[in-house]
Amino acid sequence: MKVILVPYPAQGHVTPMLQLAVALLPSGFEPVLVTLEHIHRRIKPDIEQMGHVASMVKCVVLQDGLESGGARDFFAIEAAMEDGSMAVQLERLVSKLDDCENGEGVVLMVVDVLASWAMEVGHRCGVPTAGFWVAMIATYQVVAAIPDLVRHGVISYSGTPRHKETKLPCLVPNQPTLTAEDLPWLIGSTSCRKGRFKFWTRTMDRCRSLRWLLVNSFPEEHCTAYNNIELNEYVVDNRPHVNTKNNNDNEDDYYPMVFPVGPLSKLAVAPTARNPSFWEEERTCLDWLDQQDPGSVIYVSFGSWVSPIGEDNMRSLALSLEASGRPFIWALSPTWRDGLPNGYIERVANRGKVVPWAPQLEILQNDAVGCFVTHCGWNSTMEAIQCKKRLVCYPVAGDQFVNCKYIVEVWKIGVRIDGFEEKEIEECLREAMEDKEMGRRVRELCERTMGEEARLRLVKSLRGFTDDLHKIIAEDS
Ligand SMILES: O=c1ccn([C@@H]2O[C@H](COP(=O)(O)OP(=O)(O)O[C@H]3O[C@H](CO)[C@@H](O)[C@H](O)[C@H]3O)[C@@H](O)[C@H]2O)c(=O)[nH]1
Repeated sequence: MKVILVPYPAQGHVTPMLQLAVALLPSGFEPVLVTLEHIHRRIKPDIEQMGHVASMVKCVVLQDGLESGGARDFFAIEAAMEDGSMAVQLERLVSKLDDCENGEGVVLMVVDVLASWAMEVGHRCGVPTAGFWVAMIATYQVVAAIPDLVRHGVISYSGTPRHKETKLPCLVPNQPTLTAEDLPWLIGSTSCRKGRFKFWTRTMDRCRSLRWLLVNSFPEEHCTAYNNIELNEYVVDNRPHVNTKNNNDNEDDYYPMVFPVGPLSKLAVAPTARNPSFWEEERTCLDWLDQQDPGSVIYVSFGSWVSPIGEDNMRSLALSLEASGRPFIWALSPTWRDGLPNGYIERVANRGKVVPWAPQLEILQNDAVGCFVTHCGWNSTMEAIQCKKRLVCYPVAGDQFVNCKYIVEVWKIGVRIDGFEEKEIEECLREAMEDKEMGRRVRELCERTMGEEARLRLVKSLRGFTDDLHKIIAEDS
């Protein structure tokens, strides 16, 4: 039973898709992970190092037609995905795998929601297709509510908020207050925002044809404690919450069925496994970290794929970290260093390590780390919870604003900063590193979302999905 998995070509998407591939192995599936050539080259050695289990995931390469080594920003990737040539290659792959003499051929395609072009290939080839959402269920609900947001006048037909302060309708139970400013397509210039909104509208149109949506999150994301939810529940009620409901109530409007299967790092390989990395990790900082006092080090990272925070912010953050007198590791790609004071890296070298790309998971697992200054990307958020680290949040783009609201207002495991001036940074660092209650809450959240009971629930959720898939396959044959 071959399963083709198509991730969106970014670090924060390929990692969870590989974990999903591994999680499908015990159910008898033969996963085939489809990546682009430049990504394949970078992650192959890491996958090989992950040992026997990961080596059972077959990797196949597609060409995106973009210049080798050229820039691949959001719109370049979108153009490449939509121009049809990757679709042709994927269709060929499906027929090739179907023609194999052994097994049942391709029984399932799992497509990252952001790579929705591949859903159409699945449908054309007659292969059952599931969507994969790598972030919070809450953020999926925000983009899925686009037609309602337009209908209620919250945003224009091109996605522009009518008033920034307008509160979004309550889309999931116990939702923190979200405003039109938190919408994930509001990045960059007006034309960029419109372009991204168009992308999301097309993506969500395609998602309406899905029967299943696997989500790399936990079912009780909106809860503050265990007892608020039915623990046996593994399919999330995907019906829109009261005030966005359509008048013409139709069961089909409620598809896809949502299966929370996250955090996938708990289902896949070993909990200590490294992530497949797009860039070479600077591992010497791990030895340095081992020599630091418990809870003393600040780890700073704004993820792999986000707009730079700006030169002024960069300078303020650098000076504030230096002034804090605390040890730190700052993962900062050389292409994002504009704004760093001259000679800064050498000046702070004894106490601060600025590295191009960090072994993030291993850093967070180290007891020396006292808090994590983050952009609130979903993978970083879950890794912080997994490693019981408190957060200082500076959301920059996309889903990060919604994630931040949950971190700060619902789970209360972090604080938000609006800027990087010395006083603000110092206060927030102190709060995050010293607030014992916050520490207790993150430990509890870790247990609730990643403990043994949670792991069993994930297994059950994944089985709920595969059982339904088998039913569909049986009906079809
Ligand atoms: O020096 C570094 C920096 C990051 N990471 C890893 O890279 C991943 C980063 O993922 P994430 O925190 O989700 O950030 P982005 O890469 O920026 O992810 C994009 O994709 C995510 C999933 O859709 C969104 O939640 C984010 O907002 C979006 O920016 C994590 O696994 C990190 O461990 C490293 O290993 N080393």
